[in-house]
Amino acid sequence: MEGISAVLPGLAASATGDPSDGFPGGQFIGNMLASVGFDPSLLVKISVTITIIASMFGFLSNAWEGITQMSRFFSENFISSATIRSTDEAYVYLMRFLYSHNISTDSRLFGVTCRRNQLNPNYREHVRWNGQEGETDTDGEGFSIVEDSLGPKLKYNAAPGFSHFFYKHRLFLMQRKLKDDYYGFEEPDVDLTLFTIGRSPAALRSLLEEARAEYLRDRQSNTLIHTIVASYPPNWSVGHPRPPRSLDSVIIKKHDKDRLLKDMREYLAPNTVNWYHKHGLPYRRGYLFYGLPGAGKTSLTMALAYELNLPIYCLSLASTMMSDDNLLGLFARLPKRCIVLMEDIDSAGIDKRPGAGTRLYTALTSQDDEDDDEDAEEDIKKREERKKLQAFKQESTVTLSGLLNAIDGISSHEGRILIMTTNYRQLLDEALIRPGRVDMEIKFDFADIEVLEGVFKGVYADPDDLPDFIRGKEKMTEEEQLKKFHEKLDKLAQEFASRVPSGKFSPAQVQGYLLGHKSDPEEAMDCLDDWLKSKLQEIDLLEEAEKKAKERLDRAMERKVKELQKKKKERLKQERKEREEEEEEERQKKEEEEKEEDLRKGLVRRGTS
Ligand SMILES: Nc1ncnc2c1ncn2[C@@H]1O[C@H](COP(=O)(O)OP(=O)(O)OP(=O)(O)O)[C@@H](O)[C@H]1O
Repeated sequence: MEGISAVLPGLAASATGDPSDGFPGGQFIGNMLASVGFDPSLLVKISVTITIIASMFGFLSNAWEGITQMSRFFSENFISSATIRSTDEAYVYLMRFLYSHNISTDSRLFGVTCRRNQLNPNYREHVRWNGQEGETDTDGEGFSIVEDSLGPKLKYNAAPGFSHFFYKHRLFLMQRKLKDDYYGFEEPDVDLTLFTIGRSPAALRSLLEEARAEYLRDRQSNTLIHTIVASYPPNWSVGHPRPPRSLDSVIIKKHDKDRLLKDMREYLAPNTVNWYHKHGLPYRRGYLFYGLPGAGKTSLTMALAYELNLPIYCLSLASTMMSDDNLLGLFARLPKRCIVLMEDIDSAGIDKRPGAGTRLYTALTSQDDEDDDEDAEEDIKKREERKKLQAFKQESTVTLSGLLNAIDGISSHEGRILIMTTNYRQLLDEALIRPGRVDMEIKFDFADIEVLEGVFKGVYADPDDLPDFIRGKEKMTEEEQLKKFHEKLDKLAQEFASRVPSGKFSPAQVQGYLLGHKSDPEEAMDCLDDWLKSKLQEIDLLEEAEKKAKERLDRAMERKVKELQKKKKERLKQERKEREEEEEEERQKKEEEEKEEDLRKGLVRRGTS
């Protein structure tokens, strides 16, 4: 009780029943607590415990503070670190490097997914790096196929948190932190920090430099394709490597290929930029590839990119992500030397009215019906063709002025090569393809004899694919075998080109047929007549249907033209009538004025006489 008195005299006195001791009211409170069966001494024990815990906490927090300060001192003086954001290309350098050097992590924190993320090369690098051992098959892009016979495989990637690895006998720690905005987008947006022991950042730098050099060297043997990432605002992805396509494998007229390549080489030559600037010209070059679908427009772009060692930046104006501002931003973020590929440029159906936004084709199909009677025929034709296409198009909000501004406005990017492709050149606005915006046009057409021969040779170019193509080769040297192979292939190719009618098939159609017999060119020749027969029948039917459709269109056009001409006639008649009425009114008015004048003069004369 002594202890209690010392701590809480009022309560203690109350508890002992001595009213002279304690604080006023203490006895009352003591009685109250006693009446509910609560031992007041318990309060004292609780107070003592709290005091002890508080002092321990104070001690620990001081100790923690000390540890934090020590660790800060340690990390500031003995640890170097580098931070990379996953949207940066340097992140891919590093991931690729770790993967290709089999630098493994024993991280027990990992994320799992069975989704194949096409959009996301960074993520894919993680999957590769984090040990999908045994996946020797590739998907044509050099990356492992993510499916087996059961379905999509599980993929393990480094989860946010710490992991470690050794490189050149040195310990590196890697921390990955998810950014807050990750969940909104496709990309796993993380901050990656690499740590290593040592005051000097040299070890980190050398690791990153090595990773960069290796990546860029590697890249030269591939073509990098950048697409648009669904972020806000849209940005370029870090680039998907695609296997190279050689220029020889794209068969177009030799003359076209030569002049195109010459023009591009000249443009990219080191001194050309100075020449442009000296002449006050913006350093830009644009090309239009137009014509038949499946005739090699995309393939040629890929081959040129590989030949000239340039990355490709693909833009689709039909994307719903696209607006004038976004387009401008994307152009501004292009690297110095690259190819910008705008495929199917006609699909943008650009609205010419400034500020209208693009309601694809709707504006073009509905507007100005009556005013354009000067070029009525031309306009109707265009409108009808657009209407036919309308069903297949999406909406974008790019306007023509926005597009022109991005391509060659004041603030527009310099140094790029712009390649626009379209299957419908006739639908493009003249402003878009005027010289200066499009400096060279290449037409892609049905396969002629040169293309047919080239496509045939292209499909069967590799002797290793055709071990039984030449007979009796055992007795020949390797050189002789190769010579014989090419002689036989050339002969077959010529025969093939002479049997397939020129100007009837697209190169893609021909290639499609040959791929059905890819391991036996002779079989392809044997089956050729049957294929031609069925295809030519199809073509005849199609041509017949097209002819009918064209006749219908012509008739509709004729009707429309007549209607417009009738309207114009009526309008002219109306105008003439109005003019005549006005003239009549004018004449009457003048007559009345003259009469009045005569009358006035008569009165004046009479007055004076
Ligand atoms: N001229 C050609 N030379 C070699 N291969 C060709 C040629 N044209 C088409 N091909 C083959 O046909 C396929 C389709 O070609 P590609 O995508 O380049 O055509 P495209 O003109 O871009 O078609 P689209 O206008 O429909 O986009 C590819 O596999 C390509 O290899």
